[in-house]
Amino acid sequence: MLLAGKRVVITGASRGIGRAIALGCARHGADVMLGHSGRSNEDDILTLRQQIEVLGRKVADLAGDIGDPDTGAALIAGAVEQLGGVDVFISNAGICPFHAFLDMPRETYYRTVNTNLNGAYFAVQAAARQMQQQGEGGAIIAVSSISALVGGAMQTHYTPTKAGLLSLMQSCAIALGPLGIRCNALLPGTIETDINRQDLADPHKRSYMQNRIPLGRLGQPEDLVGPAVFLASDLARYVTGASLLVDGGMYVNLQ
Ligand SMILES: NC(=O)C1=CN([C@@H]2O[C@H](COP(=O)(O)OP(=O)(O)OC[C@H]3O[C@@H](n4cnc5c(N)ncnc54)[C@H](O)[C@@H]3O)[C@@H](O)[C@H]2O)C=CC1
Ligand SMILES: C[C@H](O)[C@@H]1OC(=O)[C@H](O)[C@@H]1O
Repeated sequence: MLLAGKRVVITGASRGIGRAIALGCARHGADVMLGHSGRSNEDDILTLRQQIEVLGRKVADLAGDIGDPDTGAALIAGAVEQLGGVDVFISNAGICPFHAFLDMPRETYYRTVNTNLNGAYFAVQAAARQMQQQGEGGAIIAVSSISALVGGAMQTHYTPTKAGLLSLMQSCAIALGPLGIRCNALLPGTIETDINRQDLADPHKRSYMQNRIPLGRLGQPEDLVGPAVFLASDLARYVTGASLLVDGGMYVNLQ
């Protein structure tokens, strides 16, 4: 039980990586506030709530578009009201609508940046303000990506947001270190979720991605649980400004 007594707030908790991490945190003893888009995911959230309640943990949820700069503050306020405070904030919500560069619609570009980076910025700020008020430090984790370090022809709008999140955690580590608030980035590789279901449905793309991974398989959302729980826990008490690749070795596989 690495997170006993901790109150965790996570965005994008309805499915994929966020859902796995939320459940993993609860299994490690945390109470959890689930942020979600509210867009027809009520059943997913209800099931997740039940899975967490069965573990004997407190759980709450709040719907809201993370691209709205007030959503993060609302989530944090909800956690204070229903869980009694915030010890860990995990910025996970994100989108990656694959599209070529030369004809990138402005709407797609702005929506991606707004969801992945701007929303995360204000949510991290709201979490940090609450942690400052509590006066006991805390842990903030941004789900960035291997794409913070490398490019993608169909991800020119997306990769800058992931590099931005990595940079945000580095700067926040400096800004918030004196308050005992640790800030770290998780960099998943290719994890099978809804975000890339269509992309990986192409058998050539799928086997290309798979063949790049030394550990020999695509990632699963559960592969992120250990790294997230570690960074959230006191085991990582001297870890801040760090980034942790969780990619089966894909990044270092040049030849
Ligand atoms: N699946 C992958 O290969 C990788 C994913 N990531 C990142 O992991 C994070 C989670 O993605 P996945 O679980 O893979 O995808 P997913 O599509 O399964 O989950 C995304 C989550 O974000 C939520 N979300 C999306 N837009 C939102 C909005 N405007 N407001 C509130 N919530 C919103 C969705 O409702 C969902 O819960 C994302 O930030 C993604 O960029 C990073 C590297 C690799
Ligand atoms: C959505 C992509 O498949 C996924 O997201 C990332 O951040 C990585 O670049 C993966 O390719």
